[in-house]
Amino acid sequence: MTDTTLLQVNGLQTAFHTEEGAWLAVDGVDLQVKKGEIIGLVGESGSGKSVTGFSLIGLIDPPGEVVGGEVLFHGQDLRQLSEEQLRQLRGDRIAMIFQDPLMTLNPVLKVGEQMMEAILTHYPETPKAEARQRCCDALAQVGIPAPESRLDNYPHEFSGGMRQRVAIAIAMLNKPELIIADEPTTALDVTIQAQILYEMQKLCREQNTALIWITHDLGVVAELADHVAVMYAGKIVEYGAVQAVLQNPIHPYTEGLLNSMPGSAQPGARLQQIDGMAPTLTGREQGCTFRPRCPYAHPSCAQSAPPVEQIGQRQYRCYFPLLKEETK
Ligand SMILES: Nc1ncnc2c1ncn2[C@@H]1O[C@H](COP(=O)(O)OP(=O)(O)OP(=O)(O)O)[C@@H](O)[C@H]1O
Repeated sequence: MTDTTLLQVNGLQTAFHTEEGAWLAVDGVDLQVKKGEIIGLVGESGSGKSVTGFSLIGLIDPPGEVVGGEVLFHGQDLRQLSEEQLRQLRGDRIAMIFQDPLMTLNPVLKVGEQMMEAILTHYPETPKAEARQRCCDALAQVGIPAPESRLDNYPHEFSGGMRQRVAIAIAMLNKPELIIADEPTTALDVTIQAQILYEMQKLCREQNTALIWITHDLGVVAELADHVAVMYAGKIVEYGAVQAVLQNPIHPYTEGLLNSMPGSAQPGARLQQIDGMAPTLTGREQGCTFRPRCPYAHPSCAQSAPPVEQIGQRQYRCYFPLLKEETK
């Protein structure tokens, strides 16, 4: 861990308990986030992205449970903190933005009241006028017109895109060091999505806030992130700088995701899909879990799960990586 490391995740495991036993939705995730860094966590539905994000800040409820690993924030293991200590951290030094802004916003309170509460819960000595001004500035920062009067509106008086901006403004209020954002723009139309991505990136850069952006969309990652972690069946199967990974994927799964991106095919050509379905929690293969869908699979891939390999800054889990001259 270096002095620029904000978050260091080692071997994180999160299980869901069922009558048939415990199944690992997150299966040994390692991740390092530096101060101010933007990381895209990408993968198909069910790969374990959200469960990873929620596990980092102690938001996993039964039947789920974090069963292994460390989540070191400034070197302190968040898994060792009490619920009260975690609550102190959340909404202050670490913030979460959810896909549905109504998970953040209380429908029966005016937006201004909720924003004031977000400040005063953590900093009760803040003078009211100063807190209100900060709320106003935060709304203006995320592009909400006439912020002063909007503080007196209820969440239902905002459009979906504006509501998500309010949720982002609340997340940014106390200038967190880390934001975990779980697909916050997925439900929005592409123009609004692009604006919000641009604003988030700008705010994070200005405030040196690190961001883990969970998404199923590599296009979003390309726009926003410095590094990308590609997740499949509970594991990070490839990690590296965005440009490098998108231009020269090493893992066949990353290559498949890239080939299935709209715009990756020639005009008139059919989009390539990754064959087969992502495995369910209870239906994972032995050995490499991507093997049944992998065009390069070899019988030996069934023997054991590929360990993490490293070339330069790139990490991957594959016995037959797609190593071109540029990546060697
Ligand atoms: N409360 C729960 N009970 C049982 N299994 C769960 C629960 N929540 C998540 N899972 C399982 O954990 C696995 C990972 O889910 P997760 O929501 O993290 O995926 P994801 O990659 O974020 O997908 P999506 O993009 O659809 O949100 C899935 O197989 C899911 O069915």
